[in-house]
Formats: sequence, structure tokens, C-alpha cells
Amino acid sequence: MAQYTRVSGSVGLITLQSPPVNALSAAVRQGIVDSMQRALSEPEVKSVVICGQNGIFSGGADIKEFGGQMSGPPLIPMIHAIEAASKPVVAAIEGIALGGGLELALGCHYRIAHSKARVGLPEVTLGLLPGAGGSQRLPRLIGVPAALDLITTGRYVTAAEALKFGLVDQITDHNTVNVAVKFAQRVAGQPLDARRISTYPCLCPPDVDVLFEEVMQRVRRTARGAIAPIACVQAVRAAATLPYNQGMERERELMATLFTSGQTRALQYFFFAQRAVGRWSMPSGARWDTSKPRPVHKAAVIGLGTMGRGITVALAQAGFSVVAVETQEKQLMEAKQAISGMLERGAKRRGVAPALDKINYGCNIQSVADVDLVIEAVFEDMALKKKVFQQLSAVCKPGTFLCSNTSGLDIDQLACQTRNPELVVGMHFFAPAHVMKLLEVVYGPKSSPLAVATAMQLGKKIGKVSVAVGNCRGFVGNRMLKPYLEQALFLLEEGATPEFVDQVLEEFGFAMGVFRMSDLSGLDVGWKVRMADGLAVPNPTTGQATRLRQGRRYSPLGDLLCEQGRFGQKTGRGWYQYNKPGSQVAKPDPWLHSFLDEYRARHTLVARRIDHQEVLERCLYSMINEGFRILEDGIAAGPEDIDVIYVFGYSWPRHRGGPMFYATTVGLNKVLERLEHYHQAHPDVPSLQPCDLLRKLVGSGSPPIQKWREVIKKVRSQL
Ligand SMILES: CCCCCCCCCCCCC/C=C/C(=O)SCCNC(=O)CCNC(=O)[C@H](O)C(C)(C)COP(=O)(O)OP(=O)(O)OC[C@H]1O[C@@H](n2cnc3c(N)ncnc32)[C@H](O)[C@@H]1OP(=O)(O)O
Repeated sequence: MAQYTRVSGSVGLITLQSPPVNALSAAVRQGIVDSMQRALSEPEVKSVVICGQNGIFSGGADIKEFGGQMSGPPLIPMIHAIEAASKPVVAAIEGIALGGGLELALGCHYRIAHSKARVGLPEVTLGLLPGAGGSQRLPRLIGVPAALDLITTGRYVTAAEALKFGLVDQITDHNTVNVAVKFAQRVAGQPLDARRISTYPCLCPPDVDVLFEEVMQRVRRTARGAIAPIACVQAVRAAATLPYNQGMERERELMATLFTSGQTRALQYFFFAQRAVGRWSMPSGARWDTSKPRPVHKAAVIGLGTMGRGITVALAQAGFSVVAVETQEKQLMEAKQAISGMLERGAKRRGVAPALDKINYGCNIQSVADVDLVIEAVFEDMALKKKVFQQLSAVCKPGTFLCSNTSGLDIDQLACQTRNPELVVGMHFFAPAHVMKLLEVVYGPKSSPLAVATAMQLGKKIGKVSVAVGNCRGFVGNRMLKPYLEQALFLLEEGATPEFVDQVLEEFGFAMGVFRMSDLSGLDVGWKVRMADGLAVPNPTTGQATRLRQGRRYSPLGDLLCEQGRFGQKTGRGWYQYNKPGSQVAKPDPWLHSFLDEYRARHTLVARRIDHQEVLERCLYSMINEGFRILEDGIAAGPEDIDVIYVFGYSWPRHRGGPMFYATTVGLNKVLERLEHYHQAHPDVPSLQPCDLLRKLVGSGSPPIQKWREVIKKVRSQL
């Protein structure tokens, strides 16, 4: 709703009231319409101020309303009525004015912002465009290039930047509403014609066509199949080339297409999924709202390889004191140099001082004695990690949380090395750790809610999206990656090429296909794990790589490449060839194609034509099937956890919502049916066998994803 009051005798003050972010719900819109009518009809009122309660102007249209039947006064005529008003209307922007909130402010005649306010049009991130006139008013106000930037990226700008653009008229450090009221009194009675943005011409640079062409090309390149950024460019182009009313008509057409698209549904789901993962729970019943974290002031990182360096940077940049330990003197010096460089470059980008003094380096594990939390980031080797945990347990002060940055080893085994296993959790960062948003916080059977809450909070403080997951091989992300990689290899055996498989996956929206990604990560990493598991070994009797291991189909293709020293980008050869070691430009490799031909001949495999559909179905559905198993096992509390992990950690295209949401768009029954089909064709591939939870969900009529938790609860209670 919105509250109407009269202040200073002649100013009508409209306060939006819809906690927590004053979203423009039907009730708020109705409140604005009613209040405006009152303000215009009261002769004593000479001007109007619109503000939001609790220091927040508005977070935009109410996203929760998008999925259902829209009711209440529509936004566009409401904003037009404000702009057309005969009395000046001033927006007092505190906190945020985003999306529809900023569009409302653009309908006002003046905008006063607090210096700490941020404004933006993030609709594109929800698969929409600023469809309440924003795409037509913003370019008229701040020019085409700046408007294109803000609308196609959805980025927020500070009040200072907004002032520079001419997006706001004034900024203040004082009480914004008071300043706006005084301003409103001053401008009362002044002509408004020059203040109605819809009447402005849209000023374009001389080379505007070239600009639109360039922006469109950039957007197409980076959108990975998302349609909203393209529609945003088209809408701004309409502002630049058409009169306002026709531009609005074009905005409406484009918005109608987006509004009914699957992409916006996926992105809206993902918006709420990101927030849902913060409300974590453990099978024990411990939850985010009943488990208090303990403050962490000083942290330590053990092992300063690539991961340890990134984690150190992330901690220092967030203001934590860090003890960074590397036992090899030479490595320590190299790491110190690399970390300082990363901090300096990051600080330069953000215009702040580098946090170099936050870090104390040491080559002795004793130096972590007084820290509150340790993140171990040594080489992925259980024996080594166990030793480090034993040492940490002996050295650290009582109550120190001991965390491992393992990407899949058993947290429980590490906890068992310590005096206080309840203080041990996994903190699985993703490379580069100071850049990637995802953090898997892994609880073992002994981890306390206190330890989980503390790791989750630490993650939030260093800017990560943290997801609490249970302890199993590979946790959530890498566990689901396994069947995906496995299917990709099987497809090569059956006739596909790495280029074809990657092309299909990249067209689907992944930033990189599975083989380019493997080349980037290094093929030797998985090889070492497979050797440790007794998988990557030739048959002792024939000396040949066999295609069956432990009773299941196995592809030794990756192992065979590693045996040739082809570890990917770092060696200049992998699934692709590169100009030189370290180069990132992947080129098809004729050697690899002959190698695949010879391999198929050796194993009497006949290459067949594999189409797009098969690549997608086998790679993605086997991964999704594992996702259902993860839910069934209670490793993830809900599908949102999996989807957030995949979008932030594995470049799953956000406009497809994540693997579990994607399954709902395909149709659970179709996923089930195709898995059954492929499992029949490949009975020696257990990951293709549909899991019980998927069958149960289909059996219960494929409920919407928001209802899965109820079915999961029932399935688990029957176990
Ligand atoms: C048939 C064809 C018809 C076609 C025509 C259709 C016509 C429709 C016309 C409509 C025109 C619309 C044009 C405008 C569109 C929009 O405005 S879309 C929304 C744009 N706004 C945003 O994207 C902002 C989203 N919010 C945020 O970025 C952040 O929440 C925040 C505001 C910056 C605050 O961050 P923080 O303090 O970290 O808090 P959070 O945890 O993120 O959020 C707190 C809770 O508030 C909920 N929430 C936030 N924003 C909204 C919102 N806009 N709507 C609803 N709810 C919102 C958020 O979910 C949190 O709640 P919980 O999920 O319960 O935790």
C-alpha cells in the first residue's frame, strides 16, 4: 500500500509501504493512484513527493505477481498519469530505485537521490525489459549510449554516477525526504512541460546505427541464447528512431514476447532460488534461523597453490585478517607475489587501496594458532589432508573451525583426525576462488550447525553465494558432473567428435562445452582420481585399456590421452590442440580424430551418426537424474540448491534456470521416458537408470518444482 500525508502545509507526501523492498505490488499501485488523485484534488497541495518507507524507494515491480493473474492498476498508465500531473512530482530516492521503481521515478518531474542510493534497470536479469516506459524514457533523458549500457547489462549505478548521467537532478547527504519536500515547495507552480521526459527528443550520436550494430553483436555474443538482452537493444532502438507513442507500442510488443517466455519464468525462479539457498537446513533439523554463527575475525589459509591464493585474496578483500601458510619457501615467495598482484589489480579496478596489510605470510603451521577459522587448500590428496588436519587440531586454539577446500573428498574422514570433529566442514571454492561466486559448504555427519552457520556467514561476507550440502563423493556439483562427463566420452566412442558435442552444449548455453572445459581444468586432475580409485589402469592380463570396470561401462579415452601427456591447455594438447602450452584458443586436432578412429577400430565399435538431441539428452538427463538421486539421498535440501550450484559453479545458462528447473521445462515424464529409453540401449550404464524420486514425482503428476520438497519428504520418510 501507500500512505498519503500532507507535509509543510502544501506538499502531498506519498510513502510506498510494502516491506521489505517496497515492491510495486497491486496494493502499492492502488495506493499510489489513490494518493495522486487526492494530491491533485486538494487545492492546498501545490506539489507532491513520492518516497519509500524504511529508507528504500522501491525494488521495482513485484516479481511474485508475474507468475499469476495481474490485478490492480497497471504500472504504465499510472506512471503516465504522474508525468501528466498538473502539480510537480518529486521522487525522493533513498536506498534503491530499481526496475519499475526507477521507471516510476522517471515518470516524476524531478529526482532527488541520497548519496548512498543506487539505481538501475535490472529487468534484463529477469528475462524482461524496462517495460513500464523505462526503455523509452531513459535514452531520452541520458542519451542512447548510456541507456543501452544500463538497460542491456542491468547494472546498478551509484547516485554520483546517476547525477553525472543526468539521471537524477540532485544528490544529498541529508534526509532525502526533507530535502525533496523543500525542493517540491520551491518548484511549486513552475511550468512542467520541460520536465516530462516522454516529450524529450531522443538525442543520438551521429554514428548511432554503427553503435546499435556493435551493441547488438556484443549482446548476441555474450547472451548465450538469452533473448531479453536482444529485446532490450531493440526497445532502445525504437526510442532512438520512433516517436514516443510508437516507441511505447514497440516496448509493449517486445515485453509481451518476453513476459510469456520460458526464459523469464526460469530467471524469476532463479531469482528466488538464490535467496532460498540462504535458508539452509540439515537432515538433523538444524536450520539457518535457529543456528547462530560465531564471528570470525582472523582466518588462515593453508596451502598457497591456485586455490589457496584465490581464497586468501577473497578473504583479504572482504577485510579479514589472514594468515597465509605455505610450507615450501620458494612456493611461498611466488604465492606472495601472485597474491599481491591480484590484490593490486582488484583494488585498481574498484578504486580502493589494496588490502596487502591484511595478510601475514608464514611457512610454519604453528602461525595459525590464534585464528578463528582455517581453510585448508593443500593438494587434493586424502593422506596429505589428513596429516594437515591432525596438525591443525593440535596447533589451533580451542573452538577454531577447521574447513577443507576439497572438491569431493570425504569430510568425515578429515573430521575424524581432529579433537573436535563438530567444528569441521568443507568449504569448496571454485577456481578462480576470488572471482567465482559459488561456495559449497559441506557438512559431514559430525559437523555442528554452529560450524555450518559460521561457514555460510563467512561465505556471504566474502561475496559468495553459499549453498549448504551433505557429504558424499563430489558433493553436489562434481557428483553430477560425473555422469555428464561419462556420457560425453561414450558419445565419442559411438561416433561423435569433441567439437560436435561442445558445439551442441554451447548452443544450449554453456559458456564452454564439456571437452573445452576439461582441457581448461586439466585432464590430469580426473586421471589421478581415477587412478586412486583403481579405474584408470589397463587390464593386467592384456595390458589393454578395457571398456568395462567394476561391472559397468567405462571409457578409458581420457586416461589414454593423459598417458600421451595430453593434459589440456597447459600442455598445448588435450581434446583439442593449442598453438602453445597455456594458449586458450582451441582448434580441432586431426591427431585426435585418427586416435578416435583407431580406438573404435580396436574395440570393434562402429561409428554412427549422432544428432543434437541425443547429445543433449544423454549429457543433461543423466546429470539431472543424478540430481534427483542427490535430492533423494538428502545431500541437497531442495532443487534450488542444485540449480544455484550449477549456474554459479558450472556455467549452466541462467536463462534455463538450472538443471532441475530445466527438467520441469522439458517435462519430468519426458525426462523419465528418455532415460528409460537410453538405459534400455545401455543397460551397463547405471547413471541412465531413472531414479526412484523421478518416478515418484512423475507418479504424483509432476508437481511444480516449488512442491518437490513435499514429495521428497515423503520419499525420505519411507526409507
Ligand atoms: C500477456 C502479455 C503481457 C505483457 C505485458 C506485461 C505487463 C507487465 C508490466 C510490468 C512492467 C514491469 C516493468 C518492471 C519490471 C520490474 O521492475 S522487475 C523487478 C526489477 N527489480 C529487481 O530486479 C530487483 C530485485 N531485487 C534485488 O535486486 C534485491 O532484492 C534488492 C532489492 C537489491 C535487495 O537486496 P537485499 O537487501 O540483499 O535483499 P534480498 O534478500 O535480495 O531481498 C529481500 C526480500 O525481498 C524480496 N524481493 C526483492 N525484490 C523484490 C521484487 N522486486 N519483487 C518481489 N520481491 C522482491 C526478495 O525475494 C527477498 O525475499 P525472500 O525471497 O522472501 O527472501
